[in-house]
Amino acid sequence: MIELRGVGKVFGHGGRRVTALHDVSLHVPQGEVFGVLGRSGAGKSTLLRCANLLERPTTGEVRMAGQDLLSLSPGELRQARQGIGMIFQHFNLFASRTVEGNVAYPLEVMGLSREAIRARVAELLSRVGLSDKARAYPAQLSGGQKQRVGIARALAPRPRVLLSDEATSALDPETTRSVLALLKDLQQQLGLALLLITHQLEVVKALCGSVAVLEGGRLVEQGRVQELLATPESRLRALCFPPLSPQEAAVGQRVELSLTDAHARSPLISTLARRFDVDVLLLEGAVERVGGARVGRLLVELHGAPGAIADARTFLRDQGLTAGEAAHG
Ligand SMILES: Nc1ncnc2c1ncn2[C@@H]1O[C@H](COP(=O)(O)OP(=O)(O)OP(=O)(O)O)[C@@H](O)[C@H]1O
Repeated sequence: MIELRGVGKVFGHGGRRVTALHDVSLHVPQGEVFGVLGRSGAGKSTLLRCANLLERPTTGEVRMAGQDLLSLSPGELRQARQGIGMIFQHFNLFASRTVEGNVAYPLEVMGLSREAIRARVAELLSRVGLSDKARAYPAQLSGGQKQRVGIARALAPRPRVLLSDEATSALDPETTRSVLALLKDLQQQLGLALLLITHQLEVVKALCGSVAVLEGGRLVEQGRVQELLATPESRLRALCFPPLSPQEAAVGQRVELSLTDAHARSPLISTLARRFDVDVLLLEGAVERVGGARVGRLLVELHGAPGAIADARTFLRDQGLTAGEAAHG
């Protein structure tokens, strides 16, 4: 479990102060993947560095398993840090060490026996699918393979919490998908609390149960991914389905539909056609599957008698489908 309570971070002195984080609070229970989504400069790296105390927050508390990390002595903090694994965007591998040497490193620091290290490294490389690369050096690996080594190394000390700093930002889309699938499997098998920061919406959709949106150092929205995507006015939904182009609307005919899973499961178009005697033209939009549920945004045009169109629009509004209607009315 990792918890941030009212964390703030100010860099610099006097007139050259930058407030990178304002009053950030979040909670990641064991077994949960929590994403922090933000643009460049939003404060993501600072947040992650504050979470493992590479950077000391100016205000607030950082708790792991109920323990306030800021109150620990340097020795106690070193001990506590063994419970926190880190995965980096640029992998941060030792170029002069082999794959197995990289994964072994944190175990050597912990003072484990050679035998114990050998067994643990072999187990980890098998978990991440790199047993055949044990003797290779990082320069001989692809980006995806390097990140798998990074993940194996982060897991070596059996952490309860994993922090991921843009783990897939340097990878191509297909490799990103395979690394995300690996992270998801490992997180589920090991029951880790995973806090990841990313600017990639894809990562949130593929992996996260909960998400917070970071803007200008503040968490401006947070909640369950499914619930936020089902909320028409949420920021996450707006990021996922950017507003559709209004085009030259025939007045009153064009309607933007915000679909939740329940809507996507109902025979919406045929219901409109049968019940209201209108034809429905699909103009633009998308329906996506996120964590087993469907969500979407569609721009449609209704054709038929004015009264029928009005009735169909009332029906759509009553079903909670037309949050974006005003923009195209
Ligand atoms: N050591 C520092 N000293 C002064 N200002 C800093 C320091 N580190 C970060 N900042 C400032 O804090 C703000 C947030 O930076 P941060 O690196 O956390 O953002 P980010 O969301 O991770 O961005 P990116 O995705 O581009 O890495 C920025 O305005 C940055 O200039």
